Amino acid sequence: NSSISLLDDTELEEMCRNVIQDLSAYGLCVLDDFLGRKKGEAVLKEVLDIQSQGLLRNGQLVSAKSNQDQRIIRGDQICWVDGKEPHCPHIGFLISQVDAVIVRANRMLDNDRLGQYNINSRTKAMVACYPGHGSHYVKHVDNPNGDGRCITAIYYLNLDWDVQASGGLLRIFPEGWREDKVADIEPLFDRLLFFWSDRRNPHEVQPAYQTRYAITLWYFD
Ligand SMILES: O=C(O)CNC(=O)c1n[nH]c2ccccc2c1=O
Ligand SMILES: [Fe+2]
Repeated sequence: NSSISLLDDTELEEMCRNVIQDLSAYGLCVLDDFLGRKKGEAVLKEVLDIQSQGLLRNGQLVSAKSNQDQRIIRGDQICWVDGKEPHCPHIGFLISQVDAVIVRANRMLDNDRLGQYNINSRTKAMVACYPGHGSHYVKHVDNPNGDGRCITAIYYLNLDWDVQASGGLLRIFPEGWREDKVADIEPLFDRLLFFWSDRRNPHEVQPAYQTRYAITLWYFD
């Protein structure tokens, strides 16, 4: 295929086993150093170029302070990329690598299904930027009403991100975990996160105080 895969077959097999085990056990899976620094930085550069060209649609208005404090807090700013555009070949490479993991994991399971799913398609890639100044995303479920999306895959692009200073934590409240247990995911550079998109995984993006970038793919069964 067009992109030279980073992973050889054994590594891919090993990674997929990890994804399947974690998704089955916890409903989520974190893979760090997914593309490696060089490729990760190339993806980040393409996202920064997209942003500097004003291609990110302004996020929903979260809160506009009235009267003297005119500060407006906007949520996520997004745009959709299919990965074949000439100006973002590395986002295209990222997509092909995530696809390779999902396709392989889907095939590896004995009954040829990931969990009870048979994944066969996905959305385009959603490039998202939280502009800082407290921008956040309220607690929600990605697919609450069975729209077909079964796995959310989020690739983070934030170099040297420090949650203590910059916030932006993704907090997942996995169904079935003890009330006081949550999954806190830091949006670290070159980190790939998978989680079931349905009601098993309510989650929120806590207020971010630096610009926070991510690329999301949703897989359908
Ligand atoms: O960035 C994260 O860590 C998690 N992000 C989310 O859960 C998330 N979920 N659903 C969306 C729908 C439209 C636009 C942005 C989003 C979005 O950032
Ligand atoms: Fe979400």
